[in-house]
Order: sequence, then structure tokens, then C-alpha cells
Amino acid sequence: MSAIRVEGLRVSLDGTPIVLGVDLDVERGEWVTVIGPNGAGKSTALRAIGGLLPFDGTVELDGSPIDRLHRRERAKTIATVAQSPVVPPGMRVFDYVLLGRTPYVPPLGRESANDLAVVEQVLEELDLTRFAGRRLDTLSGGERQRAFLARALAQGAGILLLDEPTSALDIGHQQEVLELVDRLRAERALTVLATMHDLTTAGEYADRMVLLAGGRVVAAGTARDVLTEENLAKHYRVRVRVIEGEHGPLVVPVRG
Ligand SMILES: Nc1ncnc2c1ncn2[C@@H]1O[C@H](COP(=O)(O)OP(=O)(O)OP(=O)(O)O)[C@@H](O)[C@H]1O
Repeated sequence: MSAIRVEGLRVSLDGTPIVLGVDLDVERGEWVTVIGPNGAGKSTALRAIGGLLPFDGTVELDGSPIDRLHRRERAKTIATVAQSPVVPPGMRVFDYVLLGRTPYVPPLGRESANDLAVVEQVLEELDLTRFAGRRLDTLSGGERQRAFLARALAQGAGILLLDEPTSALDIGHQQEVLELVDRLRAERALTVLATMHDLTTAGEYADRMVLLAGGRVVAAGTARDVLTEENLAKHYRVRVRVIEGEHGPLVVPVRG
């Protein structure tokens, strides 16, 4: 059974069609990355799959149509790290990560000892324990990105949606965050659906890639299938050289 099955996904924003019929399957434990030029509809598709936007078509998570999952059940199944998560002003790292436990807290109830223990464990795993009492807005970009991931992991969902998880990071922190996601994916058998702009890096980490342009899937398959000079020239309108690297294709833009 697929962890994520999307068929004929259509999404409009304020009456404008943005996602125009996307099919996508992600197996359990698989990492699939959606690439595509600015405005292709990547974030919109991801938000719909995460249940954050109304859509037409089918989205199934672990075999259940997403619209049949109640909010709490859905949050226990799929966790999203948005492109720029909204951070409540002045919030401390521990309390922010604890927000991930909201679906487990009974209405009008409080977090249990288990919820607090889960947060402590996730902070430890992501090397954030020393920041637990710090305000999120005092963390560096890489530390904050780890805190965003920590909150999603505290949710205990098996499916992780990551919208440009490394866009604000230097190459060292990019690699650190992606290695971390890859390790957690192996340890916790997570399914990862991400969007990314750095094509070489995207290809290194993804089992499969999907190229979205103009709201449609225009190429899908392994990094080698998708990251071709022809595909990138056509859909990004850029001249690139694609060189065979140790971990997959290396995409190098060349001057026209
Ligand atoms: N409320 C809206 N009404 C109409 N169009 C919108 C609205 N919100 C976003 N859009 C448009 O939808 C398109 C897709 O946006 P989306 O953020 O999904 O693209 P993306 O592929 O994630 O782009 P990027 O790589 O720049 O993050 C963009 O052209 C954007 O301008």
C-alpha cells in the first residue's frame, strides 16, 4: 500500500487553477522530491496533500482518503514543515516543539507526562536539548530549521512533508538537515515528500523525483531520468550541463 496516493489532484487559489491534475505515489519509507520552476505549483500541491487546502481529486494517506480522516487522526498520520512556518512571538523551543503534541491532548486537557517525554526525546535526537529554554527567534537558521523538524517529528506521524527544508541554509547546514532527515527516515521508517530548488542536492537524497511545471507533472522517475539537460532547458529555460557524479547527476548552469 502506498503511504501517499494522489490521483487527479486539482487545486485553485482564489478561483485561479494552479494544480491541474497531478498523479503521484509515494511508497512507505520512500523519499520523493518535487522540483520545478518558481510558480509551478509545488507548495500548493504539497499543502493540498497535507490537508491544508481544499482540492478536487483523490489524496489517500496510508490507504485512507484524507477527507475522511478527522483533524487529529490526520495530524497523527502526516506532518508538514512549511516553507516559512509561523512562529508565535517570544515562544521558547520546548513549547514550540510541544505544539506538535496537540493532536494527543484531550479537549480542555493538558499535555501528559508522555507528551513531555516525547518532546525531550526529540530535542535530544535533534541535538536541541541545550536550546530548549531559548526563544526560537534567537536561534540561527540551521538551529531553527531543526526546531521546525522537531515539532513535526513530535507529532509522531509516519509521513513528513517538507517544503523547501533547506532554502535558508548555508551548504553545511543544508547537508546537516538533509542527512538528519535521511537518518530519521531510516530509523523511524518515515515517508518523505519534499520540494527543493537545489537540483543536484535534491537528486542526491531522493529515491525518485517529480518535475512539476505549470501545475502538471512533466517528468518523473529517478534523478537520472528527470535531471536531463533537455528537461531542465525546456522547463527552467536555462542552459545546464548535467555531469555524472558519485551520488547522481550534477547540474551545472552554463552561461548562454
Ligand atoms: N491566492 C492566489 N490567487 C491566485 N494565484 C495564486 C494565489 N496564491 C498563489 N498563487 C500563484 O500560484 C502559483 C503557484 O504557487 P506555488 O507557491 O504553489 O508555487 P511553487 O512551485 O511552490 O513556487 P516557488 O518555487 O516559487 O516556491 C504562483 O504563480 C502564485 O503566484
